[in-house]
Amino acid sequence: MEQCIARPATATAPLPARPPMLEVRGLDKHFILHMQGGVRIPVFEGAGFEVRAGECLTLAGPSGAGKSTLLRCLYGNYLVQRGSIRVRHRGEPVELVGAPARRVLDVRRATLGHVSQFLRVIPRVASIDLVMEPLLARGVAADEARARAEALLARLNIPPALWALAPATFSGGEQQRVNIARGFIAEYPVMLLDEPTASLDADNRSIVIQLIQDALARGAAIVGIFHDEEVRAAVGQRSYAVGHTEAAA
Ligand SMILES: Nc1ncnc2c1ncn2[C@@H]1O[C@H](COP(=O)(O)OP(=O)(O)OP(=O)(O)O)[C@@H](O)[C@H]1O
Repeated sequence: MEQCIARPATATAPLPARPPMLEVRGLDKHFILHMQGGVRIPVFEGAGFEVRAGECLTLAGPSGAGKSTLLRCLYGNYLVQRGSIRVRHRGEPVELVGAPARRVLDVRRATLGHVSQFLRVIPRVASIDLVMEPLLARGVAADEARARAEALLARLNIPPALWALAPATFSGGEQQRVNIARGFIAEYPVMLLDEPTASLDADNRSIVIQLIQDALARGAAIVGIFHDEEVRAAVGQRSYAVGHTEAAA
């Protein structure tokens, strides 16, 4: 008869696996330039990876490899030809490829944030309003949203005199920091960061590194492009080579 030895449940019980917050499978992307004789530009084929809560995956590859294009596909700005992008949204995996716009917007409002390389400046909209907007869209009271936006702009060294101004006349680094404040204020569970420190000096770069580390500590899953080696080393845990089919360790 088989002998059964009882062991305390806590000694070797495996930890429950954390489900991926973002799961990408078999993604193909090419552009067709219809206005230029239908030229086809292949970007990547079979892209796939997973990112879990508290993890930061960095995208690697030479200039033109398709890193920004991949982030834009993940955010739903670009369509893909094939593949699957699943985001864990309100506790359930949601397929974004082929999803109706209403669903994509709901995922963006609650779950998926994107810090693009450049701020999309809207004429006459004050910086503080741009930063508050993601919280207001979620139904946070205006007073609370304003207080959080002010705290974040102050942390990012944007002088209070600039808060009421539209950022069209701001320096590149100031615009980037307003963009970062807007991207971080809503504490999205999944964040896509496209060179968030590209125009920043060393002090502000350190502040952004700290913001990213805080986001990871609260459990955000992050996919980022960081050309700066120091930033990559400070926040990245794994890297994925765009254009190849397997994640590099
Ligand atoms: N909207 C677009 N229409 C047509 N081609 C595009 C478009 N966006 C990007 N591309 C092309 O896709 C390829 C990948 O561009 P992408 O900007 O994603 O590269 P990258 O890896 O982010 O580069 P970098 O490191 O220089 O920012 C390039 O050949 C680019 O010309």
